[in-house]
Amino acid sequence: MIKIDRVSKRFPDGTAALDGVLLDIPRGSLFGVIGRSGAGKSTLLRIVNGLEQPSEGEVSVDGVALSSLDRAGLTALRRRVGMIFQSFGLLANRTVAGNVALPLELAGIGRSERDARVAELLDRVGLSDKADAYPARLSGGQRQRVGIARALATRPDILLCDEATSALDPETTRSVLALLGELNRELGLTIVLITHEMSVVREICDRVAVLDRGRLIEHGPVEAVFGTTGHAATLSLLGEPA
Ligand SMILES: Nc1ncnc2c1ncn2[C@@H]1O[C@H](COP(=O)(O)OP(=O)(O)OP(=O)(O)O)[C@@H](O)[C@H]1O
Repeated sequence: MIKIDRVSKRFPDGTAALDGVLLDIPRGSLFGVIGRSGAGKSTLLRIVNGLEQPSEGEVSVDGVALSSLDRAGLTALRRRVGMIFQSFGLLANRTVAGNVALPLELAGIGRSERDARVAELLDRVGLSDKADAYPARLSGGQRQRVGIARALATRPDILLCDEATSALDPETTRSVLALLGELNRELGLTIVLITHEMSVVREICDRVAVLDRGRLIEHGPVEAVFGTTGHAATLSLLGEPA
């Protein structure tokens, strides 16, 4: 579904963030990308949603190369690719419902359809009773649920998660991951999750790619990459016992 074809990225200051990354992310997968800080994970996600262009190589979604898209094509792509962040990115002056409604307003959806969709999304993430609350009054886990509801507003089929649970305690992390797993199974959402935490990948991902200094070290089913037969290089890279 998402094909990352020999993608390299060099920034104008000379930093080589990605080097020849070749990866296929199948439809319906819950795909982890793991690596140390600075490995190139965020850069890879930004290239997948068209926020950043590769210096070399190409990303395509369902066979359509992102470089071939015009402005309208990129806007359409961003509607089918939702994104959530470590810092949640909620607007403090909007209620929970107002935050979730924002992408629908930008897409020109009328009031009654918007209200119905927001109610459905808040129900989906278990926050119906917080519709009128402001983000400052929510816990971290609740804020991330709002972020997820907002990301799903335009009915994307891909969800990109940038360290989505890194700011949360272990129990809240588990409940947010459980919600992502549910969305993957029930909506067939393809999820790409970047993290520096092996435990997050073990908990929900079916496949994983390991990045180190911009290079893809290995990828495959989680049990093969992390399992008892897993590669010592990955385990030592991530500093965790086998
Ligand atoms: N706009 C930029 N200009 C120059 N260098 C950049 C830019 N964005 C990222 N980099 C560099 O590219 C490399 C990869 O960064 P990236 O943020 O993709 O890594 P990461 O694996 O997501 O790290 P982290 O887990 O710390 O977010 C780093 O060396 C970073 O300093």
